[in-house]
Amino acid sequence: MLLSGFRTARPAALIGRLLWPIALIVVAVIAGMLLALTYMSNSVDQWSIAEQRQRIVGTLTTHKTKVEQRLDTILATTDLTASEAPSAASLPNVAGDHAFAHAGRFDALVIMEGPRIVRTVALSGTDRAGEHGSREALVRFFLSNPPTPGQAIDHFVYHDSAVYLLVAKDARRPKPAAVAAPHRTVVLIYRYTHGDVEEIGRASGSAPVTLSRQPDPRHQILPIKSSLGDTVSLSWQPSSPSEAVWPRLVGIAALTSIIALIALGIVWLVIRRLARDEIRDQESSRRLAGQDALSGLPNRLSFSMRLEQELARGQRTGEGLAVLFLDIDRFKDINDIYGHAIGDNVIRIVAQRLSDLLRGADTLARLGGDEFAIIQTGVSAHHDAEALSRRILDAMKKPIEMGDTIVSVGASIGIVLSPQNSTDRETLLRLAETALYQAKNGGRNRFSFVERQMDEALRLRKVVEDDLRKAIENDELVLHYQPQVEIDNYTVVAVEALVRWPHPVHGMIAPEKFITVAEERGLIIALGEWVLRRACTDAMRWPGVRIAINVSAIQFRHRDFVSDVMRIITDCGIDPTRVELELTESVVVKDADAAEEAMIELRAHGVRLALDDFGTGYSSLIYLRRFAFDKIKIDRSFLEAAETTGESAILIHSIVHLGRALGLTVTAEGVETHEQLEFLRALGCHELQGYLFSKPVTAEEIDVILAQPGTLEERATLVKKVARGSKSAP
Ligand SMILES: Nc1nc2c(ncn2[C@@H]2O[C@@H]3COP(=O)(O)O[C@H]4[C@@H](O)[C@H](n5cnc6c(=O)[nH]c(N)nc65)O[C@@H]4COP(=O)(O)O[C@H]3[C@H]2O)c(=O)[nH]1
Repeated sequence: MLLSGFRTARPAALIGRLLWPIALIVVAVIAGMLLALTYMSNSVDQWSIAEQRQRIVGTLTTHKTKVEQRLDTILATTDLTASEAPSAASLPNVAGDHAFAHAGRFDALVIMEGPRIVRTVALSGTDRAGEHGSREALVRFFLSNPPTPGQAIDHFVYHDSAVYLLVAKDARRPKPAAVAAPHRTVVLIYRYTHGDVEEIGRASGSAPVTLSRQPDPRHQILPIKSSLGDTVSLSWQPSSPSEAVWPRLVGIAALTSIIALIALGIVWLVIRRLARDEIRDQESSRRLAGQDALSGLPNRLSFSMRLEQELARGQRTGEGLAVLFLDIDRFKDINDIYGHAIGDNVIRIVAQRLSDLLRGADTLARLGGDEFAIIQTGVSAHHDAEALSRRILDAMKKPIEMGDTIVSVGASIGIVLSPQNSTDRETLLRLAETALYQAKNGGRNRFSFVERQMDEALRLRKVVEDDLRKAIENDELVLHYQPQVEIDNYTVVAVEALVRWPHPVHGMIAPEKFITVAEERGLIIALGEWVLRRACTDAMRWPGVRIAINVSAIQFRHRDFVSDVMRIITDCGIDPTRVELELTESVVVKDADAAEEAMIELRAHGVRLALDDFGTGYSSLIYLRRFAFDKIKIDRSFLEAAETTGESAILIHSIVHLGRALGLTVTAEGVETHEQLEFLRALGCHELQGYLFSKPVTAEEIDVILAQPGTLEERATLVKKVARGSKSAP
């Protein structure tokens, strides 16, 4: 079997597919960077805090060292034995260093001997209330915690909102060994106020440092020794460099992400476009190569070429072939219900099933949509094609499973044989399509061999489908009229308007060939209006004669039907009682209530109603009784059959009597012979219509007929003569 396929790489499509992973990687990298930055900024903050702490501790230590040095200087320069204590001013602060220019001051210098104060050498002169007390308390503290003899001590003490630095030194002077000097210790009390502490903080490059017993928990703290039992801390607000950096970082990260995503989006769009172009290129190269992209089967073009080859081969070898056109039944429903992806899969699976059934020399092609075509070679008689068609229908019956979805399909097959039906490729293809159409119309899931008449009917139908709308719009239709005569004296009491279509190419087309198409294509309303208007206009020339107009069921059921009819009647100025609408039973069957309402309304306006083709449909007595008809028309098929079957004669008899019993006018259609006429007269039929009097003729010919007076026989003869001479036979 001919079934070829090829694969080509699609770089843009591949890149397109890689784009998502790339986008994910970019997002992951950005997220990773943000995490790393978070971690780093935390570390930087920690480091900065540790650094600050170290600086503050370092600053305090440096300051303390200076205080100690100062004490050394004092010890070296002050006469500790002098009776007069130096003033506080003579004990300069730890100045000389810009950073500590204002920090702290000496409060007291006390010389101790063991646990006993020997003498206060110097005292700060500017004691304010309370400060002295503090100092005294410190001194007392110092007395109760005397330094170990010979050992220098120092520590911070917190007392009354100030931190005191106590520095103790051994104050013994070197003396000759013989002279025993008592062991003395000099204690220097150095005081830092809050302001001093803040300044130390600033000096160490940190935010202001404060002294407090209950520091803010968000602050960093440095507990200081509190020998008096208090708990106090130096606290400061940690500076976190990340706080300044973060908003910028976040801004930069957000901007970078947006730019990256926009760039990716642009790349994606470009790639998608490229991929589309590639797919289009590939599809067009496939088409050029004769392959259907979805199924991988040959396409219509290569199928035609293949058929041409096979036909040529058949001419040489005398071997026959069959062309099968196959269409998946209700494929549109599958697409609508399950979506196009499932629809595509169904096509692929059907293609596979079909190819499994064919032989190597056969050809399977997809013509498009759900249409497949097969060239079956080596076909000697139509049963070969029939056998294959049965196998195909069997294969199609098997449900198609796709994951959770199970789809059932069927197929219709149209078959045409060569050389039996034709040896011409185009003709074979057209006939196969016709046969397929027939199979589908015949109820689907079946196969059908082509018949000639079928082809012609279909061609005509196509013509109608293509041209009817234009014909109505361009006023190309014409009306012929067929007289209805009274049975007693052949007076023409009515004419029935019958539409025709003189097609410029296909000649006169009878209404039966296009009325159904007009109904299917939604053109019947326009067509009906055209007929009604033209008929009423023409009828104005024939006073006293009713105009009978056929109304299709669809037209009658149209919402505005009654108002449209009345509008046209009014426009034409015709008396409504001269207008007779011929309805078939199908009008009243579907929606009896609505039909009844419309009929009552029409009758209220004086319009007459006739029940056409009586006897061919439901012929229900109920309809006759319920609906207000003025007339019943016996279908001409009864008269045709009456001569051969007694049954039809009995039926005509019954209809005429029924009509008369209900007080309706009874008209017989299709009266062609004098025998029929006499038969109907004997039954008591009221009116007649048929070729015996006239075929449907043009309006001008009706003018002539109506102008002829005459006896019963003359009229019949004359009418017949006129009709024979007419060129407008149906
Ligand atoms: N063999 C034979 N035939 C006779 C004889 N007397 C009349 N006929 C034919 O019988 C048909 C009568 O019209 P119908 O039953 O309403 O059947 C009409 C009607 O149902 C439909 N039709 C015609 N014009 C219109 C129209 O304007 N609107 C609609 N909706 N239907 C129309 O098309 C049908 C066929 O119309 P026509 O082809 O004009 O065929 C006409 C007429 O030419 C006779 O003695 N012998």
